Amino acid sequence: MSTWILNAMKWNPETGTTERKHVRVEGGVIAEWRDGSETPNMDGAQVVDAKGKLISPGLIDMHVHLREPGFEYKEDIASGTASAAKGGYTTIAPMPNTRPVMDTPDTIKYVLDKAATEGVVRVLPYAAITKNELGRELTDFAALKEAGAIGFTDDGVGVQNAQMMKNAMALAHSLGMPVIAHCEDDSLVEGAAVTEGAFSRKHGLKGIPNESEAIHVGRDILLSEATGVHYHVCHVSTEQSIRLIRLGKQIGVNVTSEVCPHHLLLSDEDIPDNIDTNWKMNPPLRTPKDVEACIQALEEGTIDIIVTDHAPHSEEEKARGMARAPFGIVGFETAFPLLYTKFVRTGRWTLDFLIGKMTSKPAEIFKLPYGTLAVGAPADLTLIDLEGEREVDPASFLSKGRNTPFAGWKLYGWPVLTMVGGNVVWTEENGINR
Ligand SMILES: NC(=O)N[C@@H](CC(=O)O)C(=O)O
Ligand SMILES: [Zn+2]
Repeated sequence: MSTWILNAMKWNPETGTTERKHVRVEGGVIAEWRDGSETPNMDGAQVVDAKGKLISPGLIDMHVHLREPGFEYKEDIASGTASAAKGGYTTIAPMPNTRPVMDTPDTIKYVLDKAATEGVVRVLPYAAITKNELGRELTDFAALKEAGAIGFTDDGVGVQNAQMMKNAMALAHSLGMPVIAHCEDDSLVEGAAVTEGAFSRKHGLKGIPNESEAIHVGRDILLSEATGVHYHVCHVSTEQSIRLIRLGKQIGVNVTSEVCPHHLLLSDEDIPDNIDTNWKMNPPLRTPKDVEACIQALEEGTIDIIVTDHAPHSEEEKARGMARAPFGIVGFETAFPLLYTKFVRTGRWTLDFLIGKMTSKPAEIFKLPYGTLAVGAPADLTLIDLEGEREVDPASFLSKGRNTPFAGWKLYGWPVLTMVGGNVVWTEENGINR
C-alpha cells in the first residue's frame, strides 16, 4: 500500500525557506519526493492533501513518563502515546519510575508488549540504574539491554552515591549503553518545592538551590571522563550546570544534555501568587537569569535537545497544596506550539533550528534511525499548521493529565496529522487511529 502526501511545505536548508512538495510513502518508508508543480501518478494509492501544512520529521521525545505499570490513574501507555501523537511525536522514551520500577527484563518486556498492542507511537524504554531506584544495588544491565532497554536512568531521583554512579557508568560503557541522569543532591533539597529565588523569598518558602543540580552534573562529568560512558544530563535548569557541561564538552567528555520547554519559557517570577501546583515541577522554574542561560546554551549547542519531561499527575494529587503535591507537568500537547510561537514566530530561532532540536539531534545522540525525511527512512512524520491560532485547553488533552501552567495561552504551530512507519495514527479531524 502506498500513500501520497500532496502539497506539503518542506524546509529547504539551502534557501532557508519552505517549498511545496509531494511525498510518496511505501512499505513504511519514505519512497520519493516530487516537486509541488508536478502531478505524480497516484493510481491505487491512498492520498492525503496536506493543503500547505508544514511537513516535519516526527518529533522525538527522550524524556517522558507514561506511568504504566502501576500509576494508570495518572496515565497509561494507550493515553500517553495518544497524547504524544497529538503533539506531533512519533518516538518517545519513557522513564522507569513506574510501580514496579522498570528494573527487570520482565517490566521492560511488559512496556514493550503494551506499546506494541495499545500504543500508537514508537516507545523506547529506559531501565533503572538501581533496583527500585533506591540507589543501593545495580540492576542487571546486560539482561535489561537484551530485553530492549535503550539506556539506564533513575529519573525522578538522583543517584546519591558517587561510587554507585561510577560503577553504573563503567558497566553501561562496557555494553555500549548511555547513562541518563536526573541530577539532584538530596542533602541540599529537603522539603523544598520551588527554586531559591524571588518567589521563595517573597513567600517565606525553603528554596531548591541551583547547586543541588549542578553538583551532580559536575560529579558525573568527571565520572564520565573516567569511564568513557555517554553521559546525558536530564532537564538542565541552571546556569551552573551549563557552565560545567560546556567545560565537559570543551575537554572532550562524552556528555550531552536536554532542556524542557518550561525551563526555556518560565521563571520563578512568573509563578502566580496564589501558588497553583501546576507550577511545581522538578527541577523547579529557576530565575530569569537561568532561563536566558538555558536558551543561550541550546543556541550554542551546550544543550543538545529539547524534551518535554511529560509528567502527568491526577487532579486529586495536584490539589494537595504546594508542599504535598507531586512534582511535574504534562508536555506532549503543548511543546511544539509553545516553542514555535515564542521562539520562531518572534524571529529568535529559525524553524529549522527548533525542529532539529526535536528530531534529528535526539536521533543523532541516541543513535536512532528516525528524525529525518530522507528517502529510505522510516515514514515517521507530522503535518503542522503554522498559521491557525488556538488557545491551550487542558480539557481537550488526550493525556489523562491536565496539569499544565500554560492553560489559556494563545499559540500557533498545532500538529494536524501524525504518521508512524507509514500509518496515519492521529489526525486533528478524526482523532486517534489504532
Ligand atoms: N519532572 C517532574 O517534576 N516529575 C517527574 C520526575 C522527573 O522527571 O524527575 C515525575 O515522574 O513526575
Ligand atoms: Zn527527572
